Amino acid sequence: MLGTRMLRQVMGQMLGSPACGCWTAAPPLRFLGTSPRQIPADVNFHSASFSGTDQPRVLITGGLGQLGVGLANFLRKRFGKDNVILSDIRKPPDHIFHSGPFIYSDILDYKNLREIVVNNRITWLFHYSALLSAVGEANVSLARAVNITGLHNILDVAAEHSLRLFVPSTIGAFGPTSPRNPTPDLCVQRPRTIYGVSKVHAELMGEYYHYRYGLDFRCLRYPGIISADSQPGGGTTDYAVQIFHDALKNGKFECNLKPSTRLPMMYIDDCLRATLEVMEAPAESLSMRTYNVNAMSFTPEDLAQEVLKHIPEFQITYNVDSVRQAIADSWPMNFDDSNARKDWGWKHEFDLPELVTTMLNFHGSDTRVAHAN
Ligand SMILES: NC(=O)c1ccc[n+]([C@@H]2O[C@H](COP(=O)([O-])OP(=O)(O)OC[C@H]3O[C@@H](n4cnc5c(N)ncnc54)[C@H](O)[C@@H]3O)[C@@H](O)[C@H]2O)c1
Ligand SMILES: C[C@@H](O)[C@H](N)C(=O)O
Repeated sequence: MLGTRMLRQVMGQMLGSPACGCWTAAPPLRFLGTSPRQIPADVNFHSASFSGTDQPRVLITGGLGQLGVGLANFLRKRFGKDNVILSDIRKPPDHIFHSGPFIYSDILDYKNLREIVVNNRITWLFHYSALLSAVGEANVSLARAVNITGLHNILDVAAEHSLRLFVPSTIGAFGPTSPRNPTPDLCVQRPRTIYGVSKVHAELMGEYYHYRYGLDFRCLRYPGIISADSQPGGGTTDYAVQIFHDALKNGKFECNLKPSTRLPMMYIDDCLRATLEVMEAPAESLSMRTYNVNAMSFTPEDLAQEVLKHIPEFQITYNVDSVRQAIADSWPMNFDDSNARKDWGWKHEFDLPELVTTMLNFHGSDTRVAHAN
């Protein structure tokens, strides 16, 4: 009986008075009775929200991966070096450590996260920590911890401190029963990887926190991202990064996907610009909180043809990795990002020819420097 009464009380707090049938937005942690972070109901929640005139104070988690350093450089140009803190659990190389603020942050440690947010007066959080698709399948329990438990910590700290929160999702949030050509924003999402499952969970939890507690959650489903200045991090689309390193170094590349595997892709500059644009978009322009964004779609065969235009002696061979191939075969081939284009004016700049020229120029200058030394 007591249990039922308590449950009714809690549900009453959550859902507002049954008489008015209204849905009250309450601070999130007050009633998370089973949370390790039990916060008294009368606690004063911080109001560190970003006012239009200030620069945001930014934290990037998982910042030493493929995308985080580029994001930090990009945001520092906009908001100032000291307003953007890069964090990770790995030790940064010297040039990154000296390029701007860096701190240790383990997203599985809630107290550590909260300390960082409070001490640095963080107002915007870009949550990049994750295990990607292929490494996730090789270590499901770690992927579950980092991608799901870690996300819960991020959502709670963001809600508790009124942060604007960006979480990237992925083409991997779709599965074999989703429409693949093209894949719209709203359709069946039944991914078959722990990575995909964790990203669908992130989309749904972020949207739930938004509608339930007013968390300013923003999410883009990235395609495979191709960046010149970082090493691939265990993803299925990584062949499209590695090919440039190998083409210039050895004149040949062994691809782990079949020649006809079509996947949506984007150059890093477009990805970073999309990320900032959605974060800066006025709330009223966002008809959704999770958007597909896209630039191009190609197969390994298409990419090799384009590389051949620059390096006529280039050779590609295929040695298919069955795990990665099964993942790729369940993902979108083309991504419908018309809602992003309509709502907040998304427009990509790099198609396949510009992508290949840019990547080869970048690595080519590196390779030439290395050969000269
Ligand atoms: N790279 C892509 O093509 C792509 C495409 C779609 C979505 N995304 C998403 O963008 C984000 C960044 O991707 P990426 O390619 O840079 O990934 P990455 O694998 O290269 O980097 C992830 C980082 O997370 C860190 N990390 C792992 N466990 C952690 C923990 N407990 N606490 C803090 N950090 C931890 C790792 O040290 C690593 O530096 C991810 O969320 C990913 O899902 C990436
Ligand atoms: C697409 C994406 O999320 C990542 N690059 C992966 O392949 O896992």
